[in-house]
Amino acid sequence: MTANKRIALSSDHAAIALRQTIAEHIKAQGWEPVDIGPTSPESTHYPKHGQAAAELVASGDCDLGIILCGTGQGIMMAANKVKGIRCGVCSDTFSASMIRAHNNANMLSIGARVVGEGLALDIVDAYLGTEFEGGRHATRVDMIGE
Ligand SMILES: O=C(CO)[C@H](O)[C@H](O)COP(=O)(O)O
Repeated sequence: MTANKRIALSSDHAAIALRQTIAEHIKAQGWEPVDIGPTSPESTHYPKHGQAAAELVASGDCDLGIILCGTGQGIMMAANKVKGIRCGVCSDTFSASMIRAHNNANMLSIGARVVGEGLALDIVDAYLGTEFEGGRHATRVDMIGE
């Protein structure tokens, strides 16, 4: 059951259209997108958008987060600077599933200049549709936080 789970969404200028498509896509599935923008196509700086979304997740205001930039890399690096955030960049559905199942990633990053819309939505579905397996993986995830 996915209803009422709040998903923080943010991006830089390179990924506005894809971010908005993802917001509509997950809303139709019963998730609650918390899209903090930006909406202007003007050039902007991905670190502040990654940080803002990560703080929503780290504070517990949102359950998970999805962030995007051109490659997904820079905004992921910024998000991972926030304590408690585990964010991975994914360009394939296997990785998107595994960062939840094994790494308990609370944020997903996607490169809008790397993957097309169809694959991006499949990646989102794989990520949101997978649960953390716990067990031996919990020991390792705990080590990341130490
Ligand atoms: O992918 C990114 C960071 O990892 C950015 O989206 C990219 O660097 C922005 O480039 P430009 O200012 O040339 O649009």
